[in-house]
Amino acid sequence: MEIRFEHSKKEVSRMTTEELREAFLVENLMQADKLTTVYSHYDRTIVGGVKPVNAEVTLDNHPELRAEYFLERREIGIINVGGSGVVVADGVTYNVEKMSCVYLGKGTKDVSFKSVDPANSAVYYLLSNPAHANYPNRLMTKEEAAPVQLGDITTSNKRTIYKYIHLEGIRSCQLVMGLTVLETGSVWNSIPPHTHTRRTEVYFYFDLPENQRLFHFMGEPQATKSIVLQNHDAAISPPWSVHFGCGTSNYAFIWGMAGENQVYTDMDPLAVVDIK
Ligand SMILES: O=C[C@H](O)[C@@H](O)CC(=O)C(=O)O
Ligand SMILES: [Zn+2]
Repeated sequence: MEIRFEHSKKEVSRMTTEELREAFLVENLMQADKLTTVYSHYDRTIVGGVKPVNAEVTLDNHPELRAEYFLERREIGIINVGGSGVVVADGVTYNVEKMSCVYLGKGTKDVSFKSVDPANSAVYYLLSNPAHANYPNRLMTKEEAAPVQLGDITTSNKRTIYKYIHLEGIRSCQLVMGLTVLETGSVWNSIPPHTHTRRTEVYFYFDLPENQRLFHFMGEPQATKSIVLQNHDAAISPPWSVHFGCGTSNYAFIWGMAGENQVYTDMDPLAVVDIK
């Protein structure tokens, strides 16, 4: 597990492209038959990836957690962005199709991930935060995730938002998680942008063609910086940072948050014309 400490606004304002990428970009998350994790000290968020091809992969504990097992004091959200998969949690089997979500609460001991077909492997994105209580383990399909249409083709941001883990969906201690799919011809996400100093957010991009790129914007609203990402990369957004992006084609992304509250609408909106 890679450990990343926080960076101040002032530090970030002076970062080179390389420093910015080292601090906030998460690459190579999806490696065959292996659990990959990054522990960010922004709200103690663990970002992870599992791509089981020929083997079953388990959610192994890490010494840095000083816990008996990974979810002893944590909860986790899992979304599959690949082929059909199977997640087993303490003996309960969840069939996880593309864009289905599994929530596992504090106290879940044994977790494993596999693919149904090695030729079309599952690709699991994971987000985990500290939890103080147990909420029931639960699977949710994208059809159950209350899709909401947002944006417009005239501003190139027509998209559908699916919410899985939130106050009116799967209940959790602090995780809020869902995904957004942009329509063909729409490339701008999260426009108009916002900040929410109450919560850290992580964006994980998927279904972006290999030869295309995503320009993810971050930083203070009047001093934005950009990171160029490829498919299956993630960007960590500190609580004070904007988070929006533009692709060279359409794409989808998983958003996930944790912090002071779980109110999805608790955002401080920014006018596009005020961004610098
Ligand atoms: O705080 C919420 C998040 O930034 C995202 O849910 C925004 C998003 O998916 C979108 O507008 O497309
Ligand atoms: Zn946000």
